[in-house]
Amino acid sequence: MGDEDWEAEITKPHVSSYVPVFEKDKYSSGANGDTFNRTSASSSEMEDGPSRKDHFMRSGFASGRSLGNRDAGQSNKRENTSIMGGFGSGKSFGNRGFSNNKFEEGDSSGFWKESNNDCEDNQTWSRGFSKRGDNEYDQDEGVQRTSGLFGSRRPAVSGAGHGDSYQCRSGSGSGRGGYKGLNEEVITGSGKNSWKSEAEGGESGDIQGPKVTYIPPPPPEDEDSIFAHYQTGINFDKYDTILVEVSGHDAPPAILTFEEANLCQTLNNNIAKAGYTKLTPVQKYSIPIILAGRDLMACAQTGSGKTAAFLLPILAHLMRDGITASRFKELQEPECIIVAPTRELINQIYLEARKFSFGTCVRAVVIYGGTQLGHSIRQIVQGCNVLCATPGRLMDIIGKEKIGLKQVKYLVLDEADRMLDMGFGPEMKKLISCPGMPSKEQRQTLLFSATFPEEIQRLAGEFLKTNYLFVAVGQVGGACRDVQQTVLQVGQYSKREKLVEILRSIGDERTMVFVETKKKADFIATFLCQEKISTTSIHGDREQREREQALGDFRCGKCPVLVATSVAARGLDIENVQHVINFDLPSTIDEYVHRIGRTGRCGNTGRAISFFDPESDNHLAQPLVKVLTDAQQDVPAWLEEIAFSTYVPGFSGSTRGNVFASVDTRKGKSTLNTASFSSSQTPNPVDDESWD
Ligand SMILES: Nc1ncnc2c1ncn2[C@@H]1O[C@H](COP(=O)(O)OP(=O)(O)OP(=O)(O)O)[C@@H](O)[C@H]1O
Repeated sequence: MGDEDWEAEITKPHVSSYVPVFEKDKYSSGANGDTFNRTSASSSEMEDGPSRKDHFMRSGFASGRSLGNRDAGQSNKRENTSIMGGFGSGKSFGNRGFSNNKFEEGDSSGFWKESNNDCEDNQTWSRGFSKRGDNEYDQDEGVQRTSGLFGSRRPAVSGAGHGDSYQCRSGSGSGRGGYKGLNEEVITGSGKNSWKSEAEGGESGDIQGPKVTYIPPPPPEDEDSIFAHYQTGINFDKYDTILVEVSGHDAPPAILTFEEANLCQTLNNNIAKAGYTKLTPVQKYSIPIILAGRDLMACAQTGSGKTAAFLLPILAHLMRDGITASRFKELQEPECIIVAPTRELINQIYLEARKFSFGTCVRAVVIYGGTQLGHSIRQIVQGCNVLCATPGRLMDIIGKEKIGLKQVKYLVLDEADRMLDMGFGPEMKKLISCPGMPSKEQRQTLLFSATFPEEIQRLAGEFLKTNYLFVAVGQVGGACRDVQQTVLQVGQYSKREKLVEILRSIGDERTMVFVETKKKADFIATFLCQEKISTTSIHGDREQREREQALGDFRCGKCPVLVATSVAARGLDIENVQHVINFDLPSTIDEYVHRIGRTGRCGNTGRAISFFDPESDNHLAQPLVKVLTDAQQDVPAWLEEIAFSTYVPGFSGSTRGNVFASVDTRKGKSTLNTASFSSSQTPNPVDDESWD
């Protein structure tokens, strides 16, 4: 098929899209014996010859209708998917095509503008988002997005009038645009409560998608699997030299060992079985603060053990207070709620909670979007002390009155800057004002992230008691120094060639390739499969089952390359990820820091390679130079030049605020120590330089 045909087809309005399934074993990739077949009948389109790429482009990205051989149910599902917010807008695909392995001229308004198209889509769903990559989170949950609550940097865009009426979710009549994420089950509640009906207006007032039936397989129950872990790396001990700053009044002293935390025996046993022998800095400082009942905002580099830093003291308190999860209680009232921005991350946090609470009376439960709501409810009614949830599903469950909030003593926001920004901030505000939710004076609120822009720190005040403590491990918003960062100048037309070159030289080492949009993730994964590089992909337009399968295949090494959007940028802790490649740089520097933090975790080393396209990435030059310099990485001369030429006076390090808030924005420093407890009240420059 010629490109003309492809373009003609894709520009048809309301053409359904098919998201290709990339898993190995499903595509035939030829010589090396890998068999990659597309799902069922469409595989024949894929197999060989020059037409293969065309087929991928045509049926893979454009039209469910061209999937004549697919079974009807699947085809239907895809159509629905696209209607529900998949990427099926013919408009979005206009002018896209390839020739001679390069984006065609038109591609600059295709792939390159793809993010803009996504933003357009996004604007209809999520008012006031300023970041390209935010789509991913936005897509992740079936929550209403609103503008203005935290102040939009961009004018809110009405969904109406875009011509994509099926994408508009402004059904509440309030001028707000809620939406249901892909394949979310639409929840219709009683509408008794004002906060609830507001959400419902957006969610139920419009198009309803197919009912979500996916029930995730239960995680393995055997002890070996529960406590499976990877080894800390050669740089684990170097964590001790990282500067730690604690701000706020009357901070309890840090602890040096797990024993000093005085946790109960079962918890100590579980910590030992998890392979933890030594505390990381964020744990040394956060555990005593949480045990002392203080609110906390903690910022520590990626992969440095923030999850255990909040889980262990919470579990210790729950056990001390004699909590018993009971399946016989009519209404489950969790004592702890943990929220995180993505499904995979919250699932990972749940597995950590399950590990540390193993053999105790505390029961952790996870609920997240893209899975059957009934399944979530069944998990909860069996007893729930620690509820790990994504925001949309949490609000659904609360709206359905399946949990009571009166007993909440701990509220944890992981990736807190993300949870409080314009995407999820409104949901979090709703959460804390839900009927029954104890006020901030009555509960302990804990915020954790590797990045904390100043503006978000200020917003966090609403969630925290005024005397909260702020722990900063190393440079706030800084990159992990165990990641060797390389920035290459690569124009968009050369990126694929460069990617293949790098992946071939890497061999089978586990690599995450980040791209900026869901469509591009599909495209690049497809392209790599064609190049016989075993690849899978994860992004917000894939069904939850596919996302979990992709992650599973990547984790076990079946597919050593995972092409991902920002949905996988934060929190994911996958063993042996040796490389992160930013095929596209993200729009903000904090997103960059999170992405490259998927490697170099827990004292292990890793490598990050970023393609810098001067056509589109110049705004990142300045913050990038700062991140590289702070992490003692080589800064290419050309990048310095671009940074210099695009110099912004009063540069704050981020396209959306000061990522490099070196201190607590309250500026009320009370202690300043290194993790090794130097008693100095001022930073020791030697320590600072030697912490890597
Ligand atoms: N004290 C410890 N000893 C050994 N391993 C640890 C310790 N603390 C955490 N880990 C392990 O380190 C890895 C990274 O931890 P975790 O995922 O909590 O990092 P994080 O700081 O939350 O990272 P991110 O910012 O990317 O979310 C996990 O595999 C965890 O089990």
